[in-house]
Amino acid sequence: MASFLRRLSGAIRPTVALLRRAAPLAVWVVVLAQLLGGVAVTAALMLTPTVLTQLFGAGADVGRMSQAVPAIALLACVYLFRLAIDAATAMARAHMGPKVHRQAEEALCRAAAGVDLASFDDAGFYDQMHRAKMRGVMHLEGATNSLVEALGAGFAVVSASVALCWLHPLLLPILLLALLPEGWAALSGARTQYAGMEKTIALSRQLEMMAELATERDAAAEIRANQAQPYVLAEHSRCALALQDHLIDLGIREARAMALGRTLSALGLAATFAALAAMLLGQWLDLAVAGTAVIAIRTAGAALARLMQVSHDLFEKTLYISDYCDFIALAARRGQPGGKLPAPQDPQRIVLDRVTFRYPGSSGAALRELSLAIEAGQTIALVGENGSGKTTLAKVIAGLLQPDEGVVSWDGIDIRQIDPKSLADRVAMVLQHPIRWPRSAKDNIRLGRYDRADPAGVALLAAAQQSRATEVINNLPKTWDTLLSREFAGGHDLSGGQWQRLAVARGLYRDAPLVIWDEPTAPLDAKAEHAVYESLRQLASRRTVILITHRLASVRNADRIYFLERGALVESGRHEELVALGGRYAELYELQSRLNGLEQASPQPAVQA
Ligand SMILES: Nc1ncnc2c1ncn2[C@@H]1O[C@H](COP(=O)(O)OP(=O)(O)OP(=O)(O)O)[C@@H](O)[C@H]1O
Repeated sequence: MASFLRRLSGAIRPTVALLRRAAPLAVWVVVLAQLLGGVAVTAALMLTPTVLTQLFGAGADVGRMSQAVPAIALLACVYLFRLAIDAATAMARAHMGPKVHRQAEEALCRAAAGVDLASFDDAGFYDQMHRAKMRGVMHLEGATNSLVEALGAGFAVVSASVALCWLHPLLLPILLLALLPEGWAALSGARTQYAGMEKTIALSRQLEMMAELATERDAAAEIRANQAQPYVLAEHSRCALALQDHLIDLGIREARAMALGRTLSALGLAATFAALAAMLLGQWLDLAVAGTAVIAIRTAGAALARLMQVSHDLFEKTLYISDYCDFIALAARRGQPGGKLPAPQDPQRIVLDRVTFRYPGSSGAALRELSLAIEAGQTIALVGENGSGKTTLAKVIAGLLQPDEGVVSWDGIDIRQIDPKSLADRVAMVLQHPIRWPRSAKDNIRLGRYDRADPAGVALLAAAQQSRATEVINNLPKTWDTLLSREFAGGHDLSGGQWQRLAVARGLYRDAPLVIWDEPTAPLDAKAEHAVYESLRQLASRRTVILITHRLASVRNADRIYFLERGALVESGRHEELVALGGRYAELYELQSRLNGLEQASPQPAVQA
């Protein structure tokens, strides 16, 4: 019971805090309205014996009945007042849900946007964020409705109790006799749900994952190509059956508790009526008061049942709400680390000194004791086999990931002392799997630096031309304004290579002193690849460029090539030096040359130093 109440208050407190922030006026209106509604219930019950006595006192008498008119009119006013209060509550409630939803979602997005990149590689963190997003927000909104209901029901119970006390003090224990079994039954039902909740959530999540696979666009092609539909359907059905059986079991146990509670409640009610009859016979009560007491007991009983029902609903939401709150607190602790110093405007020298990095939860290091120096204006190439650490290294250089050991410094300043926002401002990254923004083609490029002043769109056009994205855009139904998402009406999708051209244009539009290109041309055709390297060549004359690629022919002119193996730097130098060294780079270059016939055929465009 204590843990039930603790959990309940754990859900109520954050919901109330959010409500007060999101819709303070509506909260006051609801509280006041429910309070006045309670007063109206008490007043109506207090007036009832007078009305009953005057109407049915001792046979029908027109004169005495007309005496009852003022009391009846007053009673009617109380009911009208109650109607007005209900209308005010409904209007205030109409504000609460959507406002709470918006605030909760905004807080979640703000929290997620503020956490460091490494947290997204932490499965536990990611999972928690997903739960908070999928269910926390929805249940917070639902909890506001439950709270309003609970408040109204609570006031109704108290009002009926006050009226009963006023009618006769002995009626209050009689009321308890009628209500306690019903309350016990509802609590025991909630406890049953609580006991099974962890399992319900685990099974629901598995089921959701399978349902997503079956219905999401991203997975649709591969599932069909691999003829994996029977597997997906069988897994979905397995999860659904397990959840169904579990819910049936819970429902049956809850129904048993409810049946017992209802039986006890009926016995309580019988005892109540017996007690009332005894009081009547003993002339402790007159008939009108006894009749009113029956109405009050039924009113309180119905309100208590409602209170128990909404407490039960609230309780079901507690796990999700505490998940949400835990995530917001965790995200606040995982803010992007960094100091307050501004990053150098145009960094002249970036140095890594014995840097080691491990992904959260990974036993092995992705980068091991790695040291290198990059001078302004240089073009650096990071090469190596899959998983050797190239992307990780680029992210560490850019300050997106913080090393576990060693130091990364920009112009002699440890980047841990630099404001992360200012650091990010100096970097443009075109990643292997760029975001496919479900926005217009124009926004897809402008999002490289959305606050860049470019009113006439000159820089926008230049970036699109350099990356040959204009060829893609000009063929779209609404050119620059075409919505690039098939998931919305009127939207249009692009091929992988076309998306990549937009990503390259986005990187060019960002126009930062340090440019990181992570396999920017992998899905591009030869012409587009040539265009990208052309623009890279132009950029390289004014920028520091870090290029990650598997096509060694593209890096022959780089100022320095770093060859990575299992997170360690094994070779470095210019292309000719590495070929002469006859090591891992030379071996890979030789292999690629033979495969592609590079030495004989016309050479691929290469980045100029
Ligand atoms: N998010 C992650 N969580 C845990 N380990 C990761 C994560 N990302 C990468 N790794 C691991 O870190 C190592 C380096 O990965 P990284 O992506 O830096 O390699 P890469 O050289 O860029 O590979 P590729 O050429 O395939 O793009 C790999 O062993 C990889 O499995």
